[in-house]
Amino acid sequence: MVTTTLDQVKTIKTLNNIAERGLNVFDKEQYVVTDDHENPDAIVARSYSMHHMDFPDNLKAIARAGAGVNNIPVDRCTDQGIAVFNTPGANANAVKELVLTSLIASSRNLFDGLSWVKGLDGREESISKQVEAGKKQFVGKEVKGKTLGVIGLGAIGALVANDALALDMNVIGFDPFISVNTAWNLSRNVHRAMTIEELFANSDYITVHVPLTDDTTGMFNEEAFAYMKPDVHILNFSRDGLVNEEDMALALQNGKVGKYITDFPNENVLNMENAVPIPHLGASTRESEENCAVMATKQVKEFLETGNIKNSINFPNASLPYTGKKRVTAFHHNVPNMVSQIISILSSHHLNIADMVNRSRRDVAYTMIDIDDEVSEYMLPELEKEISRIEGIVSVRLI
Ligand SMILES: NC(=O)c1ccc[n+]([C@@H]2O[C@H](COP(=O)([O-])OP(=O)(O)OC[C@H]3O[C@@H](n4cnc5c(N)ncnc54)[C@H](O)[C@@H]3O)[C@@H](O)[C@H]2O)c1
Ligand SMILES: O=C(O)CC[C@@H](O)C(=O)O
Repeated sequence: MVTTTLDQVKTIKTLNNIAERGLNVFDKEQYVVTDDHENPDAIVARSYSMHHMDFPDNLKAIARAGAGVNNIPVDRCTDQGIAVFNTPGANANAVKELVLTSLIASSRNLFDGLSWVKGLDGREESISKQVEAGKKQFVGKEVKGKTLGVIGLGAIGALVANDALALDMNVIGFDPFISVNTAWNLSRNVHRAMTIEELFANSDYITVHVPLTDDTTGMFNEEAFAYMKPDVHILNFSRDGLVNEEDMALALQNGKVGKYITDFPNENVLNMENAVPIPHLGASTRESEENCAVMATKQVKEFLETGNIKNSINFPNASLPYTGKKRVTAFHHNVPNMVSQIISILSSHHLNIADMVNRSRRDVAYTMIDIDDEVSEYMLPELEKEISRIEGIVSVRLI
């Protein structure tokens, strides 16, 4: 159980290369930022897999500078009272640009053409002669007038769908869980598929932008390919686990799938004919790396210093203006009487309440209570101890 009181120097552990502008959010007087610490207050990471890691009791937050959180054992974090954050939309433009680039480039056989031309030898016949004779093998297809199916209309999918319209493509989207915000931003010229099969059956190109979950794992499989048009191009900038790679290899062999463009190369993919492997470059732009890092570190700093929560994927969002007086933050099970039990402990110490917020999210809840009185340093550990003893409390901080 995490219980802390002191305004001590806090430690941030990085698990990947995090853009400097993001790390600069942590001022040097109050934070130590290092990739080598056993007992950090928070972790900031990108794709590093944390499933094998044990988390120390002192750990309060993990921020994923990016969208996908399948590298984090989120349920275990929730059980330990560790808030997990991501940075929704911060890298969406970078991914969109690479999706549209790859859509056109692979449709024009650009990647194959590039590697062929690099292998030419001009000693016997001029390069230009070989180019003119050989280029017929790379004749491609224009995307104009063709149909793009977009699965998942979140931050990335919605941008891709809207901009594909500007390439004169017909666009069909499928997202049964679309958020109201995204729906507002989506062009009304994006046709809504009522089922994923409708999208499969009508698309010349399919791009997928959903998280990897138990429900989406292997969604591109033999059964799905059976609905698709022959020679469909599939773009996967989401996660490799969405594709059953054995079925994909067969579909590429028999021409059902014409090209498989993926940002997640592995041994299987490298052995697939007509796969276009990209070295996970979707979010690799200076702008996107900085956006993600700044958003992630600001969220962690805010949480450590004030308890306010924005863009957590396991804690409810909650915010109270921070006045600098003592604040109790408690992460607990979403059961009756939690707030009243905390308040009764504060009352028993004659502490008056200035403000409070309580938010829940499925089975868990988060309470912040601002105390209107001075709380002496010696009373803080006692208060924490008493609150943390309430059944259902997972973690408590006094900040
Ligand atoms: N290649 C990269 O570098 C890179 C960068 C960013 C994100 N990603 C991946 O892309 C994914 C999407 O990113 P985002 O920022 O658009 O996320 P997002 O949360 O904004 O959007 C995801 C969308 O998928 C929808 N969805 C969920 N399950 C679905 C299903 N079964 N069928 C259809 N729609 C479904 C959701 O309703 C949501 O609208 C991330 O989870 C991550 O795995 C990869
Ligand atoms: O950090 C990266 O480069 C990739 C991030 C990407 O996979 C994401 O899910 O946001």
